[in-house]
Amino acid sequence: MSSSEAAHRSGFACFVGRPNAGKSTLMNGLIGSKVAITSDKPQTTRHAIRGIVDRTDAQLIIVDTPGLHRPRTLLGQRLNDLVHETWSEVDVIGFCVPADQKIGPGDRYIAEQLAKVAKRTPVIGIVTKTDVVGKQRVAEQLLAMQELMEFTEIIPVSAVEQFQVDELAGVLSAQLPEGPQLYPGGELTDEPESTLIAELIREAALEGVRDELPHSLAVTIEEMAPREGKEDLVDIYAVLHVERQSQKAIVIGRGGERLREVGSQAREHIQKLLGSKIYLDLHVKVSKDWQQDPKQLRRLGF
Ligand SMILES: Nc1nc2c(ncn2[C@@H]2O[C@H](COP(=O)(O)OP(=O)(O)OP(=O)(O)O)[C@@H](O)[C@H]2O)c(=O)[nH]1
Repeated sequence: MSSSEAAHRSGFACFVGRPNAGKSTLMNGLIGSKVAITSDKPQTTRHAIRGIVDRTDAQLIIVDTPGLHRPRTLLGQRLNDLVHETWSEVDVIGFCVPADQKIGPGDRYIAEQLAKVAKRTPVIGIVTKTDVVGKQRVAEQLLAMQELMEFTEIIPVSAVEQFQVDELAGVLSAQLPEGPQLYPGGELTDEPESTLIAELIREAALEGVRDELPHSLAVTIEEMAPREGKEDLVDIYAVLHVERQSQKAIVIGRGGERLREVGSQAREHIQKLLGSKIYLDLHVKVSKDWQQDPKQLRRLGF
């Protein structure tokens, strides 16, 4: 086969890395549309939201996995199982390490897990956030990465400045098997809209809340339908589940002020996603110890 007739490739990729490594931001940069959730707080990404990168030479389907943590609760265990399952199913894994932080136990834990679970999957080492450090530091981090584990390739990127993001798409694509487009062009995500909407509400509800809420907050969409006689307006009824009464008070805020803010911020994002006006009804409910209860976990989609 001549090199000018390189075959089309298609397949799956996912990103790993310690909390805050920049995975979600990088995925958004690759896909060019906001489908995963970014937050200053660790471990906000829960669902396997997929985005698709269509190139002339390849279709790269990105699976977003939750953060890997040392499991302490049943939810933590489920999340880790989900991560391991994803790793064994994808064609290539991108391992993100931020340029501005030393490689530490968190990174080594992931490297160990990868060696155990994903022995045959190629892993690309990605030094993220190169815009926040100097060239010298990037070079040091690239060298340190070589000690961490055996990577198929190592590449520095900045999602914020779109530095080498296209190159990364090429490097990942090169690891995919030959094959046609798996999803018809133009389709950015195959995640149901309700999951995306629940994530947008969750993201808004976590904004500015510092304590342990990230692990204690889940969102379900109870009902979503165009209003009768007013087809350009969509009614959405969502429930925010917390574990304790005290957390309910935090989410609602004094006089309901915080919840109103959460509602208006989420509404703005959802309207963008759906391209139509929405009415958003938010209800906060105490679902006791949902992280420990298998029945509740299933109901909340874990
Ligand atoms: N300056 C800079 N900041 C970045 C870049 N990429 C991500 N960030 C910031 O780093 C923080 C974490 O980014 P995320 O994309 O949420 O990280 P993550 O790895 O998905 O985090 P978890 O969901 O907690 O696992 C956010 O505040 C981002 O804005 C980058 O290329 N440059």
